[in-house]
Amino acid sequence: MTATDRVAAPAPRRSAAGRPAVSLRSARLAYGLRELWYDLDLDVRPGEFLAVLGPNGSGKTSLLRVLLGLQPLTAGTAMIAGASPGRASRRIGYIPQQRVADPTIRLRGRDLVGLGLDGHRWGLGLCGRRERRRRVTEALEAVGATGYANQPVGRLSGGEQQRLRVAQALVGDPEVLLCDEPLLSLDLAHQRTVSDLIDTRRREAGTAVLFVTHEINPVLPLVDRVLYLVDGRFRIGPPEEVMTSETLSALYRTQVDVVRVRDQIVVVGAPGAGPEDQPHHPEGIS
Ligand SMILES: Nc1ncnc2c1ncn2[C@@H]1O[C@H](COP(=O)(O)OP(=O)(O)OP(=O)(O)O)[C@@H](O)[C@H]1O
Repeated sequence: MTATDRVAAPAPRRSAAGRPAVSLRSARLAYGLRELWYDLDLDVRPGEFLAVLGPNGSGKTSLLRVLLGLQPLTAGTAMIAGASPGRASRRIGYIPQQRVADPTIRLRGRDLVGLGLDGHRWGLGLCGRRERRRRVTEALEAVGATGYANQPVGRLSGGEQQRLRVAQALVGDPEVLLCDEPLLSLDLAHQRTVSDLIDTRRREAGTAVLFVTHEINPVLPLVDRVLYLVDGRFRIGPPEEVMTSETLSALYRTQVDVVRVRDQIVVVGAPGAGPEDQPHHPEGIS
């Protein structure tokens, strides 16, 4: 089965018909003399799930920052949801890298999710109060957060807060979902809930997903293509092409071994790549 076969054609969004959800041309990003990536050409289709992988500091979060309009490209062009970055914020859902909220924050979980519909830079414009309540309630239910929706965010666990952020990103029905390690601090059951939710969204609504992660295995069945960044170099392609010993050894310029164990990918010897650079045994394998 090819990666293309795996994507059941999502219902095309009217606004997205005929154009990629995200498009980068000859994109280059450098901070001073430090070049993170260059000559990056990438089109992400509506409904596509793109995993963005690479070691610490390879520029994964910076790519999301470019698409959010927070960081200008050094060269080249970027388009997201049919507009320049920063001009399409209402059509973008963003799950930031996890940070635990200040324990003194009094904002309720329900209100945090509501920010995805109004008063937030990456949310949808105003809508009727009843409709707003319905959508927030639905989003809370979808991430299993109904039980703590009225508690102050600062008193919730890291994983509970993270589920609220996922609900906030999805409540505005985004055309593009940018996720920065969204499964971090979630237990296995909630990792599953959140990845299923994102999968359903992109299949049913055609939301394109850019998913920054250090650990591909929890989302491997969903991944259409991988963008793998290492030290200014990158490869783009389906997991079966990118996640190989040959490709990763070329990217890291050192011997990297990739083995498939059952339905998991184990990467050994990739310096700084996070959990996958350590030999580990996927669940249930001893
Ligand atoms: N505004 C900035 N000015 C200068 N350097 C920056 C800036 N933002 C990020 N960097 C540097 O650019 C590099 C890439 O950062 P980025 O956060 O994009 O990496 P990453 O691949 O997401 O890393 P990680 O896996 O650790 O989250 C890092 O070395 C970081 O210190």
